[in-house]
Amino acid sequence: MRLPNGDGLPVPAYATAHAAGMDVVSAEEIILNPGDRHPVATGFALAIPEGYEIQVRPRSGLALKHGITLPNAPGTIDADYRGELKILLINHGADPFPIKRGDRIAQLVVAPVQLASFVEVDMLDDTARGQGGFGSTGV
Ligand SMILES: O=c1ccn([C@H]2C[C@H](O)[C@@H](COP(=O)(O)OP(=O)(O)OP(=O)(O)O)O2)c(=O)[nH]1
Ligand SMILES: [Mg+2]
Repeated sequence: MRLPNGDGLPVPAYATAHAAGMDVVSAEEIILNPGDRHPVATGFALAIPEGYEIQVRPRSGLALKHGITLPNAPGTIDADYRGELKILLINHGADPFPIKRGDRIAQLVVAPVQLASFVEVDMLDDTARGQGGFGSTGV
């Protein structure tokens, strides 16, 4: 659903035929100073079908050239969220980064969600890995 601040903005869309992510644009004009975080408005709210989520991912060009990324990457958009889609950006670069209304700031990947529930038990089965982790198999 287009919100009043989304007037005139493009609906998120794939840039190429087999792109995984739909580019989403900013609905606001801001300058993100080095180290700053900001939930950037997109001007859209959505209802994702049950059984799916949207992952918000950084654009690699912005990350490489300007250090602009998402502190919560990948952001999680729940199927039952009805508020405005916001893109949480952070500037890890050395320079202030101006964002204009309509600039592509992130990409949205729709993904299936497998719901599960935990069952409490007293013992776990043995595996070759056991409790090894965090580099236990070597570098
Ligand atoms: O990058 C993001 C991340 C989240 N959201 C919205 C949609 C999502 O469904 C909701 C909650 O996100 P999340 O579960 O990541 O945040 P939380 O800190 O756990 O908040 P809550 O207690 O509301 O779930 O906020 C966004 O618009 N953009
Ligand atoms: Mg949550």
